[in-house]
Parts: sequence; structure tokens; C-alpha cells
Amino acid sequence: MNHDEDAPPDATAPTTYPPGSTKGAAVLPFPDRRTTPDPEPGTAPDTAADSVYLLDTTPATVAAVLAAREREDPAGDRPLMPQWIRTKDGRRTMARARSTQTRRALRRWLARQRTARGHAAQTWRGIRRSAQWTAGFEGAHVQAAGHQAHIATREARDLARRARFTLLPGDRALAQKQSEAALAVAVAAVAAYKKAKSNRRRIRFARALVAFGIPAAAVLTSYVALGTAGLLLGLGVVLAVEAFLGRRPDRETVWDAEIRALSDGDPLTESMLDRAFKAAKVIGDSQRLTMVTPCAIDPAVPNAWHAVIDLPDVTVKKAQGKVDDIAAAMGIDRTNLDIRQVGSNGRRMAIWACGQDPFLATRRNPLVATRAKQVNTWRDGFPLAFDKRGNILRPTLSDYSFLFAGATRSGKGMGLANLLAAAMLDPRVRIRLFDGKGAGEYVPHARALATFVRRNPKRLVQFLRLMVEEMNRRTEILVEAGLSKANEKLIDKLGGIELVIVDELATYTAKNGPSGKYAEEITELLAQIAAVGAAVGIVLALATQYPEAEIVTPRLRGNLAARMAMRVESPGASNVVLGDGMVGQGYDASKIPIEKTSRGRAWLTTPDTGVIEVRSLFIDENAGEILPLIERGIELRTEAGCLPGHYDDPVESAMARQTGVSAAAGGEDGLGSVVRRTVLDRMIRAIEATGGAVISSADLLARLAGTDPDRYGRAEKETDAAWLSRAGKNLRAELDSLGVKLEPARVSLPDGSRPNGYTLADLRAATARLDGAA
Ligand SMILES: Nc1ncnc2c1ncn2[C@@H]1O[C@H](COP(=O)(O)OP(=O)(O)OP(=O)(O)O)[C@@H](O)[C@H]1O
Repeated sequence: MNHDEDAPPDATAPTTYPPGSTKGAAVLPFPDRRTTPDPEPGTAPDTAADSVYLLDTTPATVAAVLAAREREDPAGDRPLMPQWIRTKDGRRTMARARSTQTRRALRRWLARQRTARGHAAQTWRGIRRSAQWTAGFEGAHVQAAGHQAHIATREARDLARRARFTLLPGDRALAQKQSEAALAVAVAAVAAYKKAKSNRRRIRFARALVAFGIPAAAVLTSYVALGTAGLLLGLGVVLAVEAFLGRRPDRETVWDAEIRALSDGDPLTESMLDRAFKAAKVIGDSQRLTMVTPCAIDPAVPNAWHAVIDLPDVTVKKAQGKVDDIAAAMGIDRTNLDIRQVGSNGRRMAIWACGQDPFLATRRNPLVATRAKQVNTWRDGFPLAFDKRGNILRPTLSDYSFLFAGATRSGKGMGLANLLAAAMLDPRVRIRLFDGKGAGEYVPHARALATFVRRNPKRLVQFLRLMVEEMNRRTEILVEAGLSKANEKLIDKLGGIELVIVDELATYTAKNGPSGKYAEEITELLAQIAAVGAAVGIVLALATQYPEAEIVTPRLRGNLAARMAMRVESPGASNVVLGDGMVGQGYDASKIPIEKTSRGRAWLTTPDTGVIEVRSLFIDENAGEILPLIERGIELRTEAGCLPGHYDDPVESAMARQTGVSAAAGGEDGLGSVVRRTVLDRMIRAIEATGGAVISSADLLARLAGTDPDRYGRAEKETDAAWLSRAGKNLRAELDSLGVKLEPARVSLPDGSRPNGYTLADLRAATARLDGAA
């Protein structure tokens, strides 16, 4: 469209355009937009506003438009009506559109007449409903009264006969008395029957008067008043009213026992179960389910039912395989149905069904809700999730390692949060957390964490090597005790429960990532620990947003016996977590809906439960619900003498020996940004502080004295030579303890002197050698 962009919207000044110019005909002609009009000079529209609406600029049309503009506009609708509608072409187009619409409406109406929504059907339904209303329910009373009267009469007749044939005077008197009483009852029953009948007649008559009498009278009156036209008019009105009464088609389906659905609020019944199992082809048409217990309401979950049934010559396994079809036949989703085997004969099953999604509810972690004081994670486990029946699952820390996997915002962090919450309340658990995401999520926990390191793959490798040694040490203790697995009594002797949490595994095990060189070793060490660690009290809990075979290798996955798959991006990713071929069996975490209300939903597999659908328990971290648990964790550890950073933790002590820095309680800054600060680092910093590349021994020792006065400070009255010799010896000893061979050599200082000292290059090379050896 060629709107004249330059024209002011309210321009009213007449404008003339040269012949051949398209400016005056700013809008292409309608209906034929392909032909550009060629207005004659002087016949162009006189306002820019016209140029917007005018589609056909032939002289006749322009004249029509001008005439239309001059017409009155009593309804005030002109601003809403394009001018072209007021032209001849416009009217023709509108008429065409209207006739098309009318034709279509007529066709729709005709098509509708053949259905239950047709007007004839509607009217007939209305008449039928009027007749049903007239008949009412009084018939049932009459029938009941008739039945009573019938029985009472028969009884009275029998008693009268017995009284007649009773010969003993005493008995006869009694029998006559009974006969009279029965007769009175029969008379009353007959009277009641007659009354019910007349009552019915009266009510029906009144209703018939309303339903049929009044319409008939109306038709008759209009006939008398207006003749045949009146008759037709009256009939039309009456039929229209009946059509109105019958406008909604009958919903016989609602009353059809075959179409009952739990999701519509219908109760679970034996016949519904029978029908669903037949429809799913679990049992044949001639077979029947046997109810062991009747269908009963499950009070734990709203709108839920349960029952125990015996299957005829079919295994529960077969029914479990058809759970989708059974659920569909009951009018619910598979999530709302749970089938479990009961006993060992393979044919008895407990069925649980719920009319609504059982995972819509958010359940709070009971440790938070009840303000628990202490937890025994070894014996009682930790509350992690709830199943569809509302049971809380509490895996123990005594049997297996864990994997939490899921796309971003799927709730895997909540899985770890539940684990951490319980671990806080068990002082025997040494929590070692390696945060691969590196955000501040776990900083509030730091004081209770035996190890806390953020994004440091090298540190993880060093730590895992130590853990494998620790695992071997613990295994020896078990061997000496003649046990294959640690028990609760032995836990303290072994050194507590080691819980190693790695959040965002991909940071550490991605071969193409920045820490690729450590990836293989980390994966191998994790797999070794996961394989046997739990038996000696070393448990892993790994979380990842990228469940790919490269990040979680099949061997590693195989050793992590408890795995929780939150929503993932693809069926392949789901199989990486749950196991190959699980999608084919219906366990597909990529089908968990992407909704806020689905966060925390997951497929959980453990050796105790098999694969089940769950939702993790909720801890509101925004509301700081975890903070009291952390405080309690610190209290418990203080009481037990194992507050991180305040006792001799063999693992962190060994790490400190190796690396020169401890990560207990998140290291010096408590933020998990564990930075190595060996004497080598301090020497490098000292040289950097001079701004040069070399430093003399005297200058270096003086600077070291600033950060470590005990070792390098000058004693009172100590001569320069004595201090230099003593501090130099201390420095050599410290370097030796690090395993670094580094002697001072002659260096050239900027002032031209050549004292003994160190070069930056030598120190950096020594650091690199140390890192390589670590
Ligand atoms: N079981 C649950 N019940 C209710 N809400 C939940 C549940 N699990 C998680 N959520 C909600 O989902 C949000 C995201 O959860 P979470 O941080 O655990 O996901 P994530 O997968 O770790 O995300 P990211 O990858 O971004 O770290 C939480 O803030 C919480 O509000």
C-alpha cells in the first residue's frame, strides 16, 4: 500500500496531483488491486484522509464518495466505516459477502437438522421431557403402596382362614384377634394405596394442565381469534417453547455404568475394575476378578481408592505391563494408578487408583516441618521423596550411592537439599561437598561441611585419590573384624560416614571441558568408590544437568545404585540415568511435563523400590528453611567434637599436607574458593610485590616475616647475619617439607648488586613441578 507518509493526518487542504502520479490514489483500487488508477487532473480526492480509504478513484466513484461524505451521519458511525463501503462497489461487495454467509448458515442449519441438535429432535425432546415431568415420580409411591396393600391383604386372608380353622377356644380367640389386627392393617394399606393413586392422579392432572393444557388453550385461543394464521402462530410458539426445553441433548452417557471414570469423581467399583481389566485385555471376556477386599477410600490422598484383588490365571506382572491401558479404561492417567503384587503367588495384587494427579501436591520435608533435632541416616535413612500413595521414601546412607539428574530447574538441587538437610542432623556424617556450579548456593552450609570446594577439578582428583586410600584402609578394618559390610557399631571406629557430594558432575567429568585432563581419572575414581564405598561408610551423591554417557559413564551409573531422574531433555538422557532400555518399558523421564507444578517429579530407582514415580520433598530455600537445620548441624558437631576446622580431620589434614591448604568449612574464607597458599606462592607474591623478576634473600625473608613472623621474624637483639641464617634455614625446611628443591642463587638486582636470591621464573617452574606431581 502506498500510504502518503508525508501527509499530516488531519490535512484538509485540497491537493492536486499530476497525471500519472500514484500519490492521489494512495490505496490501490478494490477489488482489483493490480490495476493502478490513473486519475484525471482535478478529479483527485481533496483530502489526505480520503486518500487512505478511497480504493477506486474513477470519477464516478470519487463523486459517490464526496456525495456520501456530505450525507448525514445520525448514528455517528462514520469514523468506524471505511468510505469505500458507502460506494456502489462497496455495497455490492458487502451484499456478496452477506449472501455467502447466509448460504453457509443455511447449509450449517440443514446439516444440523439431521443430528440430535436438529430443531425437530430438539422439539421432540422437549415434548418428551414435558411428558416425563408430568408423569413425575409419584408412580413409585403408588407401586410401593400397592405392594404393601397386596401383602397386607394376603396376610389378613391367611390369618382369617387360620382363625376359622382353629378349634381350641384359647387359640381361636388369639387367632381371631390377630386376624382382626391384620384386617385393620390391610384396610389401612388399601386406603393408603388408593390415596397414593388419587394423589398421583391429582398431581399429574395439575402438571398436565401446565405442560399441555395451557399450550393447548393458547393455540385454541389464537385459532379462534385469528383463524388459520392464529393456529399456525400458536403452534409455532408452543413448538418453539418445547424446542427450548429440549435444547440440550440427553446425556445418557452420564448414567451409563460402562463409561464411569475415576477422574469424573466416580467411585472405584468392582464392575469398573472388571471392565477396565477386560478392556486392557489383561483378562478375557469370560473371566472375572475376585475381590479379596472391597474397594475402599484411601484416606491419605484425596479422591483415592484401593482394593486387593485376585487375578484369574494371569500374573500381576502382566497387569503391570498393561498399566497404561488399565488406567485409560478407568478414565485416569497412568500416574494415578499403582499396581503392586501382594504375597508370593503372583496373582494377588493391591491396586490403588486416584481420580486426580497425586503429584500435584507439594509435600514439605518432615525434618523442616517438625523441626527434628537429630537423625540417624545410617539406620532410618533420610526423607527424600514421596510416592503416589503419599508414602515418604527414606533411603539409608548405609547401602548405596546416589545420582540426581535432570534438566535445569527440574528440581535436582532439591534432591540434594533433602539429603543435605538430613546429613546436617547426623553428626557422624562428614559432608564433603564439591560444587561444580560455583554459585553461592552452598555457602550458608559451609561451616558444617567437612570439605567445601567450589569449581576445582584438580582438588577433586586429589581428594578422590585420598578417598580411595581411605576406602582401602576401612576395608582392612572390616577384614580384621571379619565382616563384609560395616554396621552401625563399627561406624565410629571406621571414622564416621563419609558423604561425598558432587554437584554438577559435568564440570569434572566432561572430557572436552576445561578440566578434561582430569575427567577420566575422576570418573574412574568415582566409579571405584561408588562400587564398594557404601559398604565401608563412604557414600557418593552426584548431581548433573547433563545426563550423557560421556558425563555419567555406564560403569559409573551401574555403581550408583540409587538414581533419580527428574525431567530430562530426551528419552536417551532418561536411559542414561535409569538404564538402557528403560524408556521402552515406559520409564521415560523426558515425558515429565515442563510445568512449574511438575518440579521435583522424577523416576526413582533403588535396589529397595525398583523403578517408581516420585516427587521430591520440598524445602523452601527462599524462606531460609534450611538455615535452622544448618545451625543445628553446627551445634551437634560442636557437641560431638567434630566441627569442621576445629578438629583433626584425617582427610582434610592429609589434603592440607599435600596442597598446603585445607578446605574444611570452605577453607579460610568459608566460600569454598580454596586457594593454595604454600610458601612458594608467598615467595612468588613477594617478588611480584617488588615489581621485578628477582628478589634478594634478605628482601624475601623480610617480606615473609610480615606474613609469618613466628618463622621468619627477627628476634630481639638478633644480628642481621644470625637472623638471615636462621630464617634462611626455616625457609629451606619449609620448601623441603613441600618436596621442593630450591637453593638461592646469585641474582642481578636493578641497582647492579648481585646478592643471593631467587628468580620469578625458578619459582614458577617449581610450582608447575609441584602441581604436576600432585
Ligand atoms: N519437590 C518439589 N516441590 C515443589 N517445588 C519444587 C520441588 N523441587 C523443586 N521445586 C522448585 O523448583 C525450583 C528449582 O529447583 P532446583 O533448584 O532444585 O532445580 P535445579 O534442577 O537444581 O535447577 P538448576 O539446574 O537451575 O540448579 C525450586 O526453587 C523450587 O521452588
